Amino acid sequence: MNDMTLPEQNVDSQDIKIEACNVQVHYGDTHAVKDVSVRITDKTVTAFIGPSGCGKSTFLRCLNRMNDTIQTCRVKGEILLDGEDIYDKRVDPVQLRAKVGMVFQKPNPFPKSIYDNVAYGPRIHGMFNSKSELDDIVEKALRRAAIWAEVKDRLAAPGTSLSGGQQQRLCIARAVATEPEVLLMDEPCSALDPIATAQVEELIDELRQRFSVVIVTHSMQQAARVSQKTAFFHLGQLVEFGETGQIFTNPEDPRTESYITGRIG
Ligand SMILES: Nc1ncnc2c1ncn2[C@@H]1O[C@H](COP(=O)(O)OP(=O)(O)OP(=O)(O)O)[C@@H](O)[C@H]1O
Repeated sequence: MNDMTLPEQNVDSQDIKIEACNVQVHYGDTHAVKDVSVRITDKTVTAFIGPSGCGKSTFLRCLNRMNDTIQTCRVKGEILLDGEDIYDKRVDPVQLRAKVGMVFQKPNPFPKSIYDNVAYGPRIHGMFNSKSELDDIVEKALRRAAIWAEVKDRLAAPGTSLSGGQQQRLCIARAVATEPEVLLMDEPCSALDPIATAQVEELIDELRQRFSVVIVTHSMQQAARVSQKTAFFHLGQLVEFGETGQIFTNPEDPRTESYITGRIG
């Protein structure tokens, strides 16, 4: 196992899964995330909302070190997963991303079969001992992503042969196949029609029974429907963070109120 594995007793049962402290992100001279501190709880859907360019996606990508792949990007501050610094030199980003999975805005299945898309992570991480165990993992992930019934008779077909909504659920299956503890979703429904959106939202609600979900969304209706906690970002700052109901009905900061009432953004 990797360095990130912690003994059970170290896990705070008050369920703080991720703790970010004073996170700053720069792309060259652009200061995209300014001193953001937040606690993400386990088995909760947390929505990141805010006007375009306010740093939501950048901050989301810090949570599984996806920004490592952007050359100009510098991340400062501390991000702890179960109390462990994910930016510690000993942490392997590939192992980290198995624990903190990600689903992107545009469905991005690999140019492989439906089966191989889902089997990809378990293969990299050696999560099975036999073909039948791998078959079980693939089936379980596809069931969890609510797409098994639609693909079970065509597992050898290319992932790209599915509809957009199906591809997004396939990508969710791929992300959950490695048994992540946190799932990051960056506008996962923006390329989907209302029916596929409803399916993915239903799925998000089911997924949070098992782990923590963090979703960036431009849709305040979606944030209100799927999340229990909401973080409002503005100009790189985290302006307000709290219970979703409170943020939408009784925000404390005038900037949050302006955004949710449509005056900024
Ligand atoms: N790869 C990059 N290189 C340089 N600057 C970037 C990069 N990605 C984002 N930025 C800049 O960082 C700031 C925050 O962008 P980010 O994409 O995080 O915002 P966002 O709130 O997710 O926006 P949107 O809602 O439009 O997706 C913006 O000023 C953006 O131009």
